[in-house]
Amino acid sequence: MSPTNNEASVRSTGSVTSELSPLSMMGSTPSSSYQLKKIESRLELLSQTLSKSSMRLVSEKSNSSATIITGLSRKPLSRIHLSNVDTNNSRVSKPISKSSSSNTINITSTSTNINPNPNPNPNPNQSRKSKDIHLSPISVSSTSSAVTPSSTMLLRKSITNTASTTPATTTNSLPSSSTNCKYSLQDFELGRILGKGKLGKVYCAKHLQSGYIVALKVMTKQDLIDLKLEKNLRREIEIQSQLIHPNISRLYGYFYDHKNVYLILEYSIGGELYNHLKSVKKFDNIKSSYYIQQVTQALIYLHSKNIIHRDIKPENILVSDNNIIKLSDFGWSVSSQTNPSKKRLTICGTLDYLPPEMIESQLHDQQVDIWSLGILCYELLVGKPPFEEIDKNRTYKRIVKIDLNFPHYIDYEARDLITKLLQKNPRLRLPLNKVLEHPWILKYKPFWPI
Ligand SMILES: Nc1ncnc2c1ncn2[C@@H]1O[C@H](COP(=O)(O)OP(=O)(O)OP(=O)(O)O)[C@@H](O)[C@H]1O
Repeated sequence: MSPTNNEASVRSTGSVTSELSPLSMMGSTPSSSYQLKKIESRLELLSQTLSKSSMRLVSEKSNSSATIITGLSRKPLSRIHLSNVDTNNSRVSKPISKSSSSNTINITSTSTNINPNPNPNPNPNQSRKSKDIHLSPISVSSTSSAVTPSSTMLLRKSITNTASTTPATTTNSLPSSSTNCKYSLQDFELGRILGKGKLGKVYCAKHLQSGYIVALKVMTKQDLIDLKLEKNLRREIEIQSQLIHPNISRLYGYFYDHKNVYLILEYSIGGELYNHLKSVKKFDNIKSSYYIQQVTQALIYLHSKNIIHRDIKPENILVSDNNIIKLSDFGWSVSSQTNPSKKRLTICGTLDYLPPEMIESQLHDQQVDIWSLGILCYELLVGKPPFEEIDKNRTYKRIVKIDLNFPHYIDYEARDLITKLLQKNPRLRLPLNKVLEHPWILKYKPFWPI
């Protein structure tokens, strides 16, 4: 997740706040209606600008089987998204094919290619994530002009799920529509911009009928097409909408109009964990262990559903009330419901978090998330990932050698856990249920705020 320029200053002070709190949004005032109109007209303008803009070529073919899509290196160091191709134990590279210039997308395609998240307009003030470099073969088909019945069913399902889970920050829930489950922008009052991603902005929004506060992610269809992210979005919707867990950000549903696609997401008042971490440089053992325990719970749930997240990092973890964290951003995740034992060859994720098996182009499975959990644990305690280097090749080398060093202040139990997670052989990595019983977790558990 990437911040807006405005957020750069917020980051430096470390205070991540919401102008539009759930309480303040419960009533609709004249000024908020005016604000809403202003935002809507700006949104409209933005959509028009983007719609008119010509197709941007953001990719170039590499001399290998993959396609390289480049952005800037991240600040202070680059993170790299590498994607070859998902396989059914065989690897087929697909060339870019841009088959549509229409302003419509098909988010119900059944193809399972993973698309990249390029940032064609890098901004030096943006977060490390926004400066990723992406390598990916893509096959894009975007000729459909409408959401098909299957996606409508998906929407119904996700809205239906909504009724059963209510965020702690509100007393209402987003109602399910028993008729046609249709939401539109008119159903929401938009508040402040929570942040800006590669595709658009995320607004704090109130569902007018229920007063329910959500995060509304607005993406233009044209951007999705230009950046070849339709299938990525489809996968994100398909996977995230079926997940209901206290440590996973809910996707309540989506809707679209002629210009935009809107995701209705669970609102996390604290924003990205990354911002919290940067504001204090590193967390203590109590906070780190509390967060790691929650991410572990989320991963246990995901893996039980045969879903691999594949992009665990502080940018993809949102902080809600009471330091409850919510795993988010399922753009790289993959579901292997049909064949849980299937291994994959896609190289994806973020450079510092890449496991050795991905770097060495070996097949991978759920164990990649356990590796990333080890990197995350280190980053929370130290303030930077363990193999970080300015030169990405040096990072690769350090990862495959497991060149792991701990600062003196890292205690014995934390070292033990991280070392057991960062095992080169995926089979030797500590199972997630054992993480919950690890002495480091148990040592600090009595101090958690629950
Ligand atoms: N559910 C949410 N609750 C609160 N803030 C959010 C939520 N989702 C996103 N945000 C804020 O909006 C910003 C942009 O989010 P977004 O998901 O678009 O970024 P992103 O990860 O770069 O997206 P993508 O990679 O899909 O383009 C985040 O940095 C975060 O601060």
